[in-house]
Amino acid sequence: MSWLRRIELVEPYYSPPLLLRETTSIFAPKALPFPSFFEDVEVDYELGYALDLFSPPSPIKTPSLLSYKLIQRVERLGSEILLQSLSDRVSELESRFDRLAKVKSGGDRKYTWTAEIKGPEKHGLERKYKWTTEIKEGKHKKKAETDKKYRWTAEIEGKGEISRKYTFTASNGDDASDSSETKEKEKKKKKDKKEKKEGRDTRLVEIEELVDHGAVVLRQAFAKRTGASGKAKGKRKELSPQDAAMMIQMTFRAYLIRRSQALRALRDLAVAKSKLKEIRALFNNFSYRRRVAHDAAERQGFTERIIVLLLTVDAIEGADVMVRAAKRSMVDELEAMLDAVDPQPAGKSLSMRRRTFDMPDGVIQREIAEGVAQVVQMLEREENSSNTFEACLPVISLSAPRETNLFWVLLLSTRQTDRQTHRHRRPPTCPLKATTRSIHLQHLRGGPRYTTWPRQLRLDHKCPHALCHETPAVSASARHFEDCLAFRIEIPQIGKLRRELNLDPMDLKSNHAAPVLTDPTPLSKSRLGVHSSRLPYSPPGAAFSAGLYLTIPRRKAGLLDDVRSNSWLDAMKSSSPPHRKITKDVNNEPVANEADIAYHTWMVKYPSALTYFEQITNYAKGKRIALFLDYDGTLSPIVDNPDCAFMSDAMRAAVKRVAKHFPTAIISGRSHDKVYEFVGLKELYYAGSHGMDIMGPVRQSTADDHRNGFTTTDKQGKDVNLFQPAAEFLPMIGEVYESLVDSTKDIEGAKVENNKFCVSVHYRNVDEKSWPAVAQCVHDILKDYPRLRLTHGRKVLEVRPTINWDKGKAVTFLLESLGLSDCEDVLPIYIGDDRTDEDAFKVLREGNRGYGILVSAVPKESNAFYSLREPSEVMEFLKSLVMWRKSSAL
Ligand SMILES: O=P(O)(O)OC[C@H]1O[C@H](O[C@H]2O[C@H](CO)[C@@H](O)[C@H](O)[C@H]2O)[C@H](O)[C@@H](O)[C@@H]1O
Repeated sequence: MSWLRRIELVEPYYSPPLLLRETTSIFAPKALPFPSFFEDVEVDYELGYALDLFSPPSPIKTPSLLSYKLIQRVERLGSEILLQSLSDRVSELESRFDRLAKVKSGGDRKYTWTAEIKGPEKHGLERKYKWTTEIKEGKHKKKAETDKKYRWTAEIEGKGEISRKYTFTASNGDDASDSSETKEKEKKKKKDKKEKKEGRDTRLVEIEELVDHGAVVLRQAFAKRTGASGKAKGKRKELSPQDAAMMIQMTFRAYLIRRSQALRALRDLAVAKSKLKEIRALFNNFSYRRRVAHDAAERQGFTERIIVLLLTVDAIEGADVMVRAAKRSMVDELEAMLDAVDPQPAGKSLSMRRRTFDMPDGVIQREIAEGVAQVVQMLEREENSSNTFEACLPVISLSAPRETNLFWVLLLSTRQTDRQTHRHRRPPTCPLKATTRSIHLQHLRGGPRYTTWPRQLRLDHKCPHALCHETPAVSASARHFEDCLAFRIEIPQIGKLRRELNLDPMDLKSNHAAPVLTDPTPLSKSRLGVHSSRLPYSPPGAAFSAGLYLTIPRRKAGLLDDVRSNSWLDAMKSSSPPHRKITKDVNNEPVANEADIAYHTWMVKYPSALTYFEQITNYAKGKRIALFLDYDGTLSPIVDNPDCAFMSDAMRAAVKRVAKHFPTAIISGRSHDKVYEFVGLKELYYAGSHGMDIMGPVRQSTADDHRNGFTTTDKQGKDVNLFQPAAEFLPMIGEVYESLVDSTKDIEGAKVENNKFCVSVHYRNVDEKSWPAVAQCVHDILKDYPRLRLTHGRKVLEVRPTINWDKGKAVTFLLESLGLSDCEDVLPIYIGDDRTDEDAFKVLREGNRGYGILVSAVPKESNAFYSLREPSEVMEFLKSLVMWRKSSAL
């Protein structure tokens, strides 16, 4: 129940003075559906007139509503007012009747309001309004005695002249009118049907309330609120104690389940975390990383451990934010580790979907064994034959790496000859197309990627595009990378085979050995009349661009066969990648893509130091970085004229900045003075002549330890420690330089450079036909100087003393001089592009000390850990180091 104050402003139609009538009544709150009635039913004067009939007697003379223009201002919904008014009046009638009939009020009440409006107007006006109240007193009393029914009706109809009929009946119990009413209803239904057929439109509005009005209103209000908004505002529906208990139990159980799921996930995460910790410890252990890099089985095992943990973490279920965050961070870390241990081709994002797993070992082993048998057979046959030969290798497509340090044959290249030879031999069912490139494409297009292919592919010694590197092992296998198929052929370590294959790369039979594979140069066995001393060379611009061919070298008498020059000349040819871009191969087919694939494949082993910068700096955290830089090809691009190998200002600035943060030294094959002239930065330490001319910081112990070290003053008047371990060779080197200048003076393009403790003989600008002549000159002079030896650089032959000193030793020396040797917290990084830099890479790798970064745009075997493509990337790397240092200092 609520109080409603209603104010009606009544303006008499015929008499202007305004009357204000105010009534206050107590009544049940309105049911919310009531207002909707007025949306459908026109509130017209007829209804107003009808209501007026039952207006309560008023002390003030109330004019008929017909005569008034009614303006209502109420505090509640305006459209409710009429119904409320009606309700008031009917209630009053009821009570008057009750008083007359002496009936007690109370019991269940049913209110029905019906408005029946027939249209359209042209058929005449026909409206019926009916209000019924039924009161039931309950079962325990006699129905007839207690039940009451009040009915008020208003019928308005007519065309032109309007007739109105109003009735009010009040009855007790089983009113006979009920049955007549039912009959009337049926009659009316029939009539309505008929009228509908005739096209007359009848609107019937019926509102019914069954029980206690207030309770109903409240219930409906709640139902409406919860249903409409779902925001669960307002009071909840009251539950019985049993229901409430049930609900509490259910909610608690759901909570327990949720909590146990989260707990389980957290427990699983904790287990996974402890495993991750173990893996992380191994991963961060430098010696273990080295072991992993060298030991295929170890790497395989480690990779599998990471993958298993990745899968385990991935399988942990839990919608909890904390669980999800922990999972994500673990997966990220594991994927980063996996990528470092088993890098995928560049440009591909890491994802578990790309990672696949080995086939059962038995299958692989069998195929490998067959492959090996075939290779061995092939090689034996070849031994007795002077012709070309073909051999078969089963192609095994492995998805996961099974690397051993064996040599690789990469299936990348397409050559006319391949097509011809493959065409008639290809088994009809072979999924491989005519070219090796097709194989690659087939894989790319989602061919049978992870299945064994017992297909036969020929090895043809005529093809010069295979690349091999010596390895001691006994099987053959293949590796399937994401976008290329690489064959690794493992040849038994049978001396004869190895000799025949001449698998020792870079074997110049001299006392130096930087284990760098030759730079790519097209192989032509006969071109120089000497046998290829290593296998194989790659075509220009595509070092690993190879068909599935092993080149079987054959010894042939050559121009320089009596001397060591055979290998020299091969090395000469392969010593430097061309610096122009090769875009077409012999068949006018673009090969850049192949070269790219080859490069990316190679980068699996030597990942980009830029891509892996974070990994490098992660390892460098808490350590002092010492930086060693080669000059030519690292800080300056390779150019034809060695005197014009200037470094850019941007590079100079980058080196200067990096030297502010890290001790930095340049170690070059050039003379100390020359390299200083090029670089011109006082902040650095310089080592010329491949480390045989070092000007470093003064450190008493270092100078004392080394016989050839002494303290002097540099050009800026600064005290420096000068270390020249080949000082005694100075006169000899001078002599040799003079002789070489003289002997090569007639070879066009040849240039001899005096690098103080070594001599460089450049043949970059010499016609290839004259390369043997260059080699011969050097060879002839070296004959007379047994204390000198020959090394190879990029299109340069270098004569140097046979002392046990190289760039690697120079790094060690400088670290000592800088007080950075034997320090656990020092991370030396060496960046270089040439074979002579391999000595430094090796020192860092073997001493488990730091990282070598090879600068190369073509694949090369190296002791470096990482790679950078060209000097511009070196600059990026240096800048990144500075940024990292600055940000980590914050
Ligand atoms: O140790 P480095 O600093 O890399 O020096 C090695 C040799 O570099 C120079 O030669 C090389 O660069 C020249 C200029 O780009 C290029 O013309 C030549 O073909 C490359 O071999 C330098 O001239 C040599 O003396 C160094 O031994």
